[in-house]
This record gives sequence, C-alpha cells and structure tokens, in this order.
Amino acid sequence: MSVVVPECCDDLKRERGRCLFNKEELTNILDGGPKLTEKRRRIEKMLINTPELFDDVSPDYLSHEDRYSNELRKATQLMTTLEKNGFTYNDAVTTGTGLWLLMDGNPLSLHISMFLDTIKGQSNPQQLQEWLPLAEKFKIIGTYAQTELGHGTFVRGLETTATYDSTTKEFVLHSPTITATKWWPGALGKTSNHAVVMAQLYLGGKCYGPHIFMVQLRDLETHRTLPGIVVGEIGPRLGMNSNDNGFLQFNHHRIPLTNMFMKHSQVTEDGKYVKPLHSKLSYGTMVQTRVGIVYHASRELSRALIIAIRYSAVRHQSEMVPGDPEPQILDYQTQQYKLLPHLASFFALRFSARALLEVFIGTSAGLGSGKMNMLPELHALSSGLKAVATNDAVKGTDICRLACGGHGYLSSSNLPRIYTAIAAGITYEGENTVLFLQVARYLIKSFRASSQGQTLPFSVSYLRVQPPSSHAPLMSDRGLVDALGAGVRWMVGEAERRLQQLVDSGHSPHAAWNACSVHLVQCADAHTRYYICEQFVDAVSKLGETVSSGVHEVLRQLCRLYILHRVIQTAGILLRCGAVDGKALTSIEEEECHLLATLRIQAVSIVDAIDIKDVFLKSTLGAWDGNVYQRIYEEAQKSPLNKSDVTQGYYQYLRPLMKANL
Ligand SMILES: CCCCCCCC/C=C\CCCCCCCCCCCCC/C=C/C(=O)SCCNC(=O)CCNC(=O)[C@H](O)C(C)(C)COP(=O)(O)OP(=O)(O)OC[C@H]1O[C@@H](n2cnc3c(N)ncnc32)[C@H](O)[C@@H]1OP(=O)(O)O
Ligand SMILES: Cc1cc2nc3c(=O)[nH]c(=O)nc-3n(C[C@H](O)[C@H](O)[C@H](O)COP(=O)(O)OP(=O)(O)OC[C@H]3O[C@@H](n4cnc5c(N)ncnc54)[C@H](O)[C@@H]3O)c2cc1C
Repeated sequence: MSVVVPECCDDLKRERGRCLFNKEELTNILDGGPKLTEKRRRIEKMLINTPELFDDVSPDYLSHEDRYSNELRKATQLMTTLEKNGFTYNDAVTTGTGLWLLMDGNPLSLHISMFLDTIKGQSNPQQLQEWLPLAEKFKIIGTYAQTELGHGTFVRGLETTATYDSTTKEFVLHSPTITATKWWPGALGKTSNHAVVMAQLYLGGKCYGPHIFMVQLRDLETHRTLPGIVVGEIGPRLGMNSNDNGFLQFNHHRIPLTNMFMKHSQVTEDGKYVKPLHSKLSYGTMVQTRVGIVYHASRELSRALIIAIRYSAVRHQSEMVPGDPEPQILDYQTQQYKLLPHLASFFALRFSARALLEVFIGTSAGLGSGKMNMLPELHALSSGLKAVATNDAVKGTDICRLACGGHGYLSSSNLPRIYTAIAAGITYEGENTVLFLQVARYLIKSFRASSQGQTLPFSVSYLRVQPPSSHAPLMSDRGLVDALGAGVRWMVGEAERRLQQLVDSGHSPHAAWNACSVHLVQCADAHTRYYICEQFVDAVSKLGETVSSGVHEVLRQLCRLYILHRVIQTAGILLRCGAVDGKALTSIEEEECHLLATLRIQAVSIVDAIDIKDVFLKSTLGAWDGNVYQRIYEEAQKSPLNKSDVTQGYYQYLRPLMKANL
C-alpha cells in the first residue's frame, strides 16, 4: 500500500484554501518537535507499506475467536515489522503509531505497557537482568493481574494471598474465594504465559498488604495452563472485543521467593520483611499508566475530531436562508459549539500531558535518589488528569458522533469503535470518581497545611489562604485563569468548612467525608481544569517567541476558547465567589460566539495539522478527500448479508411466517 494523497472534494479544497498558518509547524508542535514528526512519519510509512497490518474485512463481521486471532496476527506482524526495520515496541508506543492500527483492544497492549513497565519499575537488578530481555524480545508474554471479581478500586481489599513458606523458600499463591478470582486483566485469558500479580503478602501469619509477584501461567512450549492455575476469557464486553480480558484462580500454586518484585520492599530467605521507603511505591505502574492514558485519551479525541470536522465541512443540510443552497453543517453556530470547544480541549490535554510527563520524569529521577517528597503531587496530578482527560475524550467523542447525524452511528465512521475503546478509560486504571476523591484528599490536606503556614507544592500553591491579588485585567487570559483559580479556592474552602462543621457536630471524619464527597469531586475536577488552563496559557506564551505569527494566532484562539468555555461552565461558582459579575459573563458569552465563527474558518486546516492519515483514521466520514458518500456506499457492499440476494433467513423464518395461516 503506497501513500497516495488523493485529490479532495471542492468543499475541502475551499476550506484548505483559507488556511493562514503553516500546518507543518503546528504538526511539529503537536508531535513535540520536527524530529519527532519525522520519526513518526518514518514509522508510519513503514507500516503503510506492510499490507498485512490492514484489515480487508471489518472485525464486526468476524466471529469472537477470529476477531481475537486477527488482532493477534496484526500485533505480532507489527512487532516483527518494527524489529526488522530497526525500531522497537517502544517507538510504536511513544509515537502512538502502533495504536492507530490496533484499535480494537489489542492482546499485546498490556504486555508492552503495564507488564514491561512493572518489570522496569519494580524489579531489583537481578530480576531486571533476568526478565527484561525475555519480555522485550517476546520470549515471555505477560499482563498486569490486579483486579478481582470482588475488588478493583480498593486495592487493599484484594483477597489473593501470597504466603511465604520459608522451608522451601517459596510463596504459595491462593484464591480463597470466588471473589478472589482475578477478573478483567487484558490478554490474560488466552495470550499471556506470565502475569504480574497483585496479592496480599503473608509472612509468619501476618498480612503485609498488597505486593507484586511474577507468576508463570502457561508452559512456554505447549502454552498449556500450569497445574494449580485456572485461567480463561471473561466474554464479550461493550468494546475492545479483540482483546482476551481474562480470569485467573490459584490453587495453592507455588512460585520461588525470587519472584516477588523486590525493588522497593523485600522478603529475606528466613521470612523477614524489609519495608519500602514509601508505602505506595508498589502502585507505581498504575501511576505511570495514568500518565500514558492522558496522551492516549487526547489522541483518541483527536481522531474523532478530524472525522467530525471534515465531515461537517462536506455535509450540506437544510436551509439557513430560505431558498439558498444548503450550507455546510459546519456553518451552523450550534455545530461549531458542539465541536470547536472539544478541539480546544484536545490541544489543552496535549500540552497538559506533556507537562505531566515532565513531573513524572522529575519524580522518578527523585525516587532513584531516595526522594519521596514529590510522590503525593504526582499522584494527585496524574489521577486528576487521567480522570479529566478520559471524561472529556469520551464526552467529546460522543459529541463528534452526534454531530455526524445518522452516519456517525455507522460502524464504518469508526466513531463507535473510538468511543467504546476510550469509554473503558473512565473505569480502568482507577475509576474516575475514585481518582477525583484522591485529588480532593490532597486539596483538603494542602488547604489545611496552608492555614498552618506551610508552603504548598507548585500545583496547589494558588490555594494558599492569602494569595497575592491578581494584577492581570479580568478579561485577559491570565485574568480569567486567575478568576478560575479564585473559584477553586472558594470551592475548596467551602468543602473544608462543611467537613469541619460536620465533624464539630459529632460526625466522624470519614462520615463527614462521604457527606461532602459530591462537592469534593467537583473541587478535584475544577482544580485539575485550572491546572490544564495554566498549562495551556504557559505553553502558548512560551511558544510565542519561537513560532510564526499564523500558528501563534491559531493557538492563542484555541487557548482563549478553552478558557472562555471553562468560565461559562463554572459561571455559578464564579458568581457566588465574586470572581466575575453578570456583565463580564455576558461579554464572555458574546466573545465565545465570535471566536467560534473565527475558528470555524480554519477548523479543517487545524485538524489536518494533527496529521493522521486515512489508513489510521479508518473512517468513511473523515478521509482526507471528503469522498464520504462513495465510501459509505462501498463499505455497505461488504456486508455478508449482501453476498446473496435472498438470505437463508428468508427460507427458514420469513417465508414460513408469510405462508402460515395466522
Ligand atoms: C502491540 C500493541 C501495540 C500498541 C501500541 C500502543 C501505543 C500506545 C499509544 C500511546 C502511548 C501512551 C502510553 C501507553 C498507555 C496507553 C494506555 C492504554 C493501555 C492501558 C491499558 C490499561 C488496562 C487497564 C489496566 C488496569 O485497570 S490495572 C488496575 C488498575 N487499578 C486501579 O487503578 C485501582 C485504583 N485504586 C487505587 O489506586 C487505590 O486503591 C486507591 C484508590 C488510590 C486507594 O488506595 P489505598 O491504598 O486504599 O490508599 P488510601 O488509604 O486511600 O490512601 C493512603 C495514602 O496513600 C496515597 N496514595 C494512594 N495511591 C497512591 C499512589 N499511587 N502514589 C502515591 N500516593 C498514593 C493517598 O493519597 C493517601 O495519602 P494521604 O494519607 O497522604 O492522604
Ligand atoms: C476494559 C477494561 C480493562 C481492564 N484491564 C485491567 C487490567 O489489565 N488489569 C487489571 O488488574 N484490571 C483491569 N481492569 C479493571 C479495572 O481496573 C477496574 O474495573 C477499575 O479499577 C474499577 O474497579 P471496579 O470494577 O471494582 O469498580 P468499583 O470500585 O466497584 O466501582 C463501582 C462504583 O463504585 C464507586 N466507588 C468505588 N469505590 C468508591 C469510593 N471509595 N468512593 C466513592 N465511590 C466509590 C465507583 O465510583 C463506581 O461508580 C480493566 C477494566 C476494564 C473495564
């Protein structure tokens, strides 16, 4: 398959003719620099020239088993293609290129993410030396098996036990109840021959809490399940049905002492426990994956936006002025209002993901030298951003689907698949409400610490009890972000007051917490969005000195739209705390409408700059050339029902019904 850029339809030609900025420059910014764009395109070119990686038939027409095998075939082909061309799985992860191909829940994705990340992040030097080369070369294939039938969120409540037997220097893994069955892990059912397993560590009858163990599940030659292990697939799900999410039970299954991951906590041969420097270090893989999910969510949202915005420029419907030709639906203000704030969100999330990655890298470097102080901040930021990014990507993707009318409901638009894949992100890797409550805990602690005169870490420093007053004019970007910050400070102060009031009136702190938790989740959401606004404003102002004026103007407009939209969403709070008044809100609403019309002019060019090729978009509605109707029609011809004029169902059911004397 070669890269042919087709001629586009007149509508899209006209849209592209209005572009006033350098698309390549914007692409480079989104990729993180020209070198990364170049690398991504090199990988893409190589993949596009590997026809085996592309489906001839939609997975929707395959059986459950064929769908799994087909995805596995492509995943293994992808790995060998990368290897042959001097790239690694990691190149496909960091450039996102692998994911474009394997979008239906891929059986190797847990191996290349959480399994390998656990080996890298939780092993001692000997374990690293033993397991990493095997895993990187796919000699062993693994997954991350933590969640059980009975517990996902509450990790401390897991029931699988790992009891040390000092006589044999082994751990005995056991699932004591039905609810202790591991349930959900991707690729656990049929693909993995190993798993990193979270289990309660027992030494001398005492429980030391959840710890991680490397467990072989299947024979490396026959792939048969080992004795003492029961493993299988959990059945169809809302989406990502090409994966083999699985279940796992242990029946007094023995593994060597050296299979407990021992970078942070250790068990000696005689069964003594050595504590980690921080009790939550074993949760490190989850934190790292949450950072990755913020990128992942923004990428998925961008695919949906490209599809919906191109389609909106091609689709003509109704009359705006009686008797006039039908306009492009993108000309309707309501259509712009559906799509463009989400386009701004995509940029906001992309810049925030980058900022979060820097915090992650900084914190990890600190951990290496024993510094634990940044861990709570990283936990709060990664939890909050994972939750906002997945919530917004899911909402945005569904709005993109709705914005495409009936055709958005077609599988061939690819919007349903993007939606169901990213919808899982709200639940996995920490359910979003639960993660917001973790953020809220950090906010309340920080607010209280500030009342006692303590200095606050950077992401919450604006919460200090006596903040410096904002000097920026209210209507400037900075002024509005400061107003949003004042709103969050007010919300957190109010939550703290309510908590205290409940405790003072005799409630336990835990009961008070639950009684305020709706408000606390709102605080966490608002705080995270304030952080995102700050990152967006900072990124655009830093880029200002280095980019051309056209690109800077587009970014400035997107950033402005994001902030205005956020202020309007938070209007109630901002009015209550006096950060804005009704007059300001009216002018913000008017400015937003004006900005929608301005951004609409270059909207197609902006999504073009995200630079996702048709073969990766996989959409009849979003292709570069805008040849929507032909594509939809051709895709429908592939339906197995169209293979014959009269189906078996007619002879079997319909005809007898028509002939029956009812
Ligand atoms: C071939 C394929 C090619 C594909 C190519 C792919 C390309 C990829 C493209 C993009 C690149 C992106 C990178 C890749 C990522 C892509 C993502 C897509 C794949 C992902 C697949 C994911 C599949 C899903 C996996 C899972 O779901 S695994 C299971 C996850 N489970 C959870 O997250 C459980 C959630 N629960 C918890 O985390 C905790 O139990 C808790 C809710 C935090 C509570 O913990 P608990 O111990 O009870 O603590 P508390 O008592 O509440 O708090 C005590 C204290 O500790 C603090 N705390 C808690 N956690 C942490 C932490 N992690 N770090 C630091 N501190 C922590 C907490 O705040 C408290 O502090 P204080 O006492 O000070 O308040
Ligand atoms: C597609 C998919 C892939 C997955 N892959 C993996 C994997 O590879 N490995 C793995 O180990 N796991 C995996 N999981 C499991 C996933 O991590 C859990 O489903 C997730 O952590 C949520 O836990 P739960 O299902 O127990 O939900 P629950 O915790 O039971 O949540 C149910 C409801 O209760 C609420 N709730 C729970 N606790 C609280 C609280 N403290 N305060 C307020 N509300 C609360 C939640 O907000 C939610 O509304 C996967 C899940 C899915 C859907």
